[in-house]
Amino acid sequence: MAKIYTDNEVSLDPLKGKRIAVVGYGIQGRAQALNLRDSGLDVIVGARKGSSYDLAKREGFDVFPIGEAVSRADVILYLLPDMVQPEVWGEVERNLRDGSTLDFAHGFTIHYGLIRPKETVDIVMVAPKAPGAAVREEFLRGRGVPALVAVHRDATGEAKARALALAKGIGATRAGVIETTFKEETETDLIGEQLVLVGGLMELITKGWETLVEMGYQPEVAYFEALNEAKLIMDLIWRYGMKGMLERVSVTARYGGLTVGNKVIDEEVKRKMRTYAERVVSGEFTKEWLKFYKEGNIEELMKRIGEHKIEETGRKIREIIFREP
Ligand SMILES: NC(=O)c1ccc[n+]([C@@H]2O[C@H](COP(=O)([O-])OP(=O)(O)OC[C@H]3O[C@@H](n4cnc5c(N)ncnc54)[C@H](O)[C@@H]3O)[C@@H](O)[C@H]2O)c1
Ligand SMILES: CC(C)(O)[C@@H](O)C(=O)O
Ligand SMILES: [Mg+2]
Ligand SMILES: [Mg+2]
Repeated sequence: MAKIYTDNEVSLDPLKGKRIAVVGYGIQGRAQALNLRDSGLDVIVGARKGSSYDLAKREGFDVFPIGEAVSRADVILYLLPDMVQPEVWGEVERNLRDGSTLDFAHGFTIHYGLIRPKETVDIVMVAPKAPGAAVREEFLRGRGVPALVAVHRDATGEAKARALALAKGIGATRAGVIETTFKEETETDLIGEQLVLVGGLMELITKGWETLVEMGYQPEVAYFEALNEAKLIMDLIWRYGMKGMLERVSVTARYGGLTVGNKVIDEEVKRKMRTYAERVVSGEFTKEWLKFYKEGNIEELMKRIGEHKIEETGRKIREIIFREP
């Protein structure tokens, strides 16, 4: 079994007296910066002028242009979008002090060789296995989300201790931290989000909803069934495991689920999963994404799902479910 680091075996000491610059105050940057500061660490933010810069200022950080933040820090969390990291790298590299630690939340740009930091800095990763919102929300509840840590290069002799300390500072050791490699994190993260977390879930729910609506059932009833309750069933799986979930639904649901689910999500689907997973490992997905990033428009792709009827139904229902009391 993998070694899982928990809170009481990891110390924040390797970061004491060090200044941490969080570069990019977005989905991960904001959550990690706030958690690290609440953990008592010295955190500044590097951001370009704009809404993230203003938000970081409003939330009480000293905010600097990216290059200046890097030059003032010992530990740099490089939390710009993966495709933006190579574009801004020149400004970071020019300001990176020897003996500093460069930390990523995903191994993408290092693993695929899109940026190549100089030999005199540590290259580490603390990759939360969660969306940024959960990184912050769980921390505020006194819990954390799991994370993976990895050391790609140890220039200081302290790289792993600093990475683990960062993981503790964001609250991840409260939930468990596993050591990995940049390769394993990058590939599993991309495969997981494509097949299961983002792509798979979205399509499973949407196609289930479409099936019900095409059979003439009310869209709102289909939404409760295929989307809203999916979260509640997932909570049971999350908390109690597959068998524990089965024990908490009716015997009829148990029988139907066990005998029909694997006929729909069958070996053919699994074969396709493997095909797309292999495209990640071979680098083909990354090649396609780099080309699309230059030539395509992600907003256009978002339109297909944004304009889907399930979203129209969902907006009405969410207004009721999430209205302020
Ligand atoms: N989003 C998540 O929940 C999540 C989860 C795990 C890991 N990650 C990883 O975290 C890293 C950051 O991703 P994110 O989703 O938090 O990013 P994001 O899309 O929230 O953007 C981060 C920040 O980058 C800034 N930015 C964008 N383009 C810029 C440019 N050209 N120059 C300067 N600043 C620019 C934005 O203003 C924003 O503040 C990535 O490596 C990603 O894979 C993200
Ligand atoms: C939150 C995810 C999907 O786990 C992350 O990997 C991302 O890329 O945003
Ligand atoms: Mg990802
Ligand atoms: Mg992920």
